[in-house]
Amino acid sequence: CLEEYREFSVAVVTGGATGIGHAVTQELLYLGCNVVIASRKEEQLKQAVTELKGEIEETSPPRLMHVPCNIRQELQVKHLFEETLKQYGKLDYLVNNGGGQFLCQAADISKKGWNAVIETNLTGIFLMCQEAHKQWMGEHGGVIVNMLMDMDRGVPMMAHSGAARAGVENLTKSFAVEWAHHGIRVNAVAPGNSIYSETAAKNYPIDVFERVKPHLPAKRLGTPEEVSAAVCFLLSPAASYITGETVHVDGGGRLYSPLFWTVPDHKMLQPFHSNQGVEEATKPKSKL
Ligand SMILES: CCCCCCCCCCC/C=C/C(=O)SCCNC(=O)CCNC(=O)[C@H](O)C(C)(C)COP(=O)(O)OP(=O)(O)OC[C@H]1O[C@@H](n2cnc3c(N)ncnc32)[C@H](O)[C@@H]1OP(=O)(O)O
Ligand SMILES: NC(=O)C1=CN([C@@H]2O[C@H](COP(=O)(O)OP(=O)(O)OC[C@H]3O[C@@H](n4cnc5c(N)ncnc54)[C@H](OP(=O)(O)O)[C@@H]3O)[C@@H](O)[C@H]2O)C=CC1
Repeated sequence: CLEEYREFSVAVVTGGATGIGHAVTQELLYLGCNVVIASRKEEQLKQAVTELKGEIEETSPPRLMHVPCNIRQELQVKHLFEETLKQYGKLDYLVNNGGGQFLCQAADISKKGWNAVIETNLTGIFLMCQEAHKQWMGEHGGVIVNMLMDMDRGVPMMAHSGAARAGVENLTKSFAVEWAHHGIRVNAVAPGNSIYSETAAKNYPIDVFERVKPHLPAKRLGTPEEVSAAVCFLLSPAASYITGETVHVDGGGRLYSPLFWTVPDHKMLQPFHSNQGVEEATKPKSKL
């Protein structure tokens, strides 16, 4: 059954030029799929296409193409799927990998910054899934994988992104149920905060990956290829009975690593005492 997966399938991978997305693109090409990579920086996309084309046979149409697309922009998302269908006439797989955030304490996140992260990591994924459904998968089926993060305990210093990814995890479940009868499976992959690539690292003013490393059960960082393996498994017919699920690729980090936030010593969360509680509770606190 893997033949059907390998030959002539068509995948759209956002953020497919760098880091995890690059590894997914490379693996899908190796498996025989046609791949469309999409993100904002066209030069970066072109460079990845040139590099990856060197690893595959020349065909017409070429098995790898790029479409510049900011997933926050509805019209660009629409254009991405139109171009994919014009070139290949079908769409089997969608990997919503493009995204990111900046380090900032929650109290200091500006509304503009909040909106930028939510639009990228939640609304963008929603628009991508909805348009894939509308233009192709609603009628023909398909498989979607959404990229999350390690967010189950909250994400201090990245609260905006944690909120967005938790939203995507829930969307993943809703789509999995609503679209099952269209033959669509929808799953998610949650990488630990530990998947090293040069492009991921350069987004941060400090060496976040060096800070994370000693606290991982694996005692090493993860590779983009290790995340890609989970994505490609979920896309494949080997995962035909898996939908609405999240696969964690974190070397056990979510079970063991501390949150990278130190709570200062304080006495601000006082215990409840019953005497004090009764008196306090009966005192009028407000006129409302
Ligand atoms: C000390 C604690 C140690 C903690 C260790 C924690 C461990 C963390 C491990 C990390 C794991 C890795 C996770 C990854 O996800 S790696 C992938 C990273 N890749 C990216 O993040 C790339 C994509 N990111 C972005 O494009 C941007 O971050 C953004 C999502 C915000 C979108 O940017 P866009 O270009 O569209 O928007 P702007 O640049 O115009 O910004 C809009 C407003 O957002 C605010 N902003 C943006 N950057 C920052 C910043 N660095 N600090 C504070 N605020 C920021 C700001 O309000 C912008 O508006 P203005 O420019 O007008 O001010
Ligand atoms: N590395 C890690 O440890 C972890 C990564 N993740 C997530 O995995 C995904 C891949 O990250 P990774 O490969 O590590 O890092 P990278 O920074 O290499 O990849 C992020 C990719 O997303 C693209 N992107 C960002 N914003 C948009 C947008 N608005 N529209 C389209 N594409 C966009 C970027 O391209 P461009 O700038 O050209 O648009 C880039 O190719 C991200 O969602 C990331 O947050 C989650 C947890 C941990």
